[in-house]
Amino acid sequence: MRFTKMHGLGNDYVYVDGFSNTIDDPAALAVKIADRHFGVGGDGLILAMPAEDGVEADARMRMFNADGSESEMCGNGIRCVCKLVHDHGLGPNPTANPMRIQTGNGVLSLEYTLDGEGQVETVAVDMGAPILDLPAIPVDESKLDARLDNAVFVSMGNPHVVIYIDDDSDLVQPDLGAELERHPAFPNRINVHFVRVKSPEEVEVYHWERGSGATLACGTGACAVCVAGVLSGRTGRTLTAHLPGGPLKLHWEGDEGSKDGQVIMTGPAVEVFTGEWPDNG
Ligand SMILES: N[C@@H](CCC[C@H](N)C(=O)O)C(=O)O
Repeated sequence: MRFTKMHGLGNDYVYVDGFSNTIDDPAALAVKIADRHFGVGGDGLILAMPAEDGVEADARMRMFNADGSESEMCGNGIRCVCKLVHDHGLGPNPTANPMRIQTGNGVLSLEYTLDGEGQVETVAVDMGAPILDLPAIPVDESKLDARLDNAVFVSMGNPHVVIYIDDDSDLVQPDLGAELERHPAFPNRINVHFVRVKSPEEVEVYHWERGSGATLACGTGACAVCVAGVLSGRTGRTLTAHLPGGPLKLHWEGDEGSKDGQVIMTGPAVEVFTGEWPDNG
């Protein structure tokens, strides 16, 4: 089975063409193939495949974290799926621009620019409107404790908690990230983001992702950080998030006070290499 290793700002996944390969047990394959010592190595596995029957889209993305858990969405991943579909000519409509990709958070629209060789370079994704209703994220309010007093909860189809580091304590907090990922207030676990505000337009972020641990970038997480910044009055609707792997551009559409606009995320998609895995499972 051929695979393509790709990344968005260092958030790296093994991508498989699900238009021509059938993967019996993608969760088990994710655990094996994402292993950085015994596999290809990555933050997980992403399949680019045909949209489900009756869904109008050019492709569908399914994403699996390194521990095999499936997530509804992946911001860096969907930019790379767009590049994979376009550059490798997958599916019925590989040059569609905008391209529509089915995800666990509905069909999203992506617009891309090409480099000098005609390959996808930068992708702007309409990530949809954030979900802020606690039970829908889901967050069990009755189980929150003092550690989460100033946290902001946002779903971009997948669940996020944003924690602001307003003093000079460390931004890089893997132990707390791992603990909060499995906190009882989060029935589906959660992605954790530690944020330091640099200015109303710029933040620095450290991510602890559900199912993959520390990553160099989290696109849905950066969208949640943009939304949380507006809700908490710390940052504006247009934001550059400096992630460990590089900067990502975010914009939450809407007038002041509006909470139902779309979040637009713009960033790079990069192919690193292709290879062959011995089997499909
Ligand atoms: N890195 C991703 C998010 C991947 C899924 C996440 N770990 C989850 O379980 O929800 C991104 O770029 O959004």
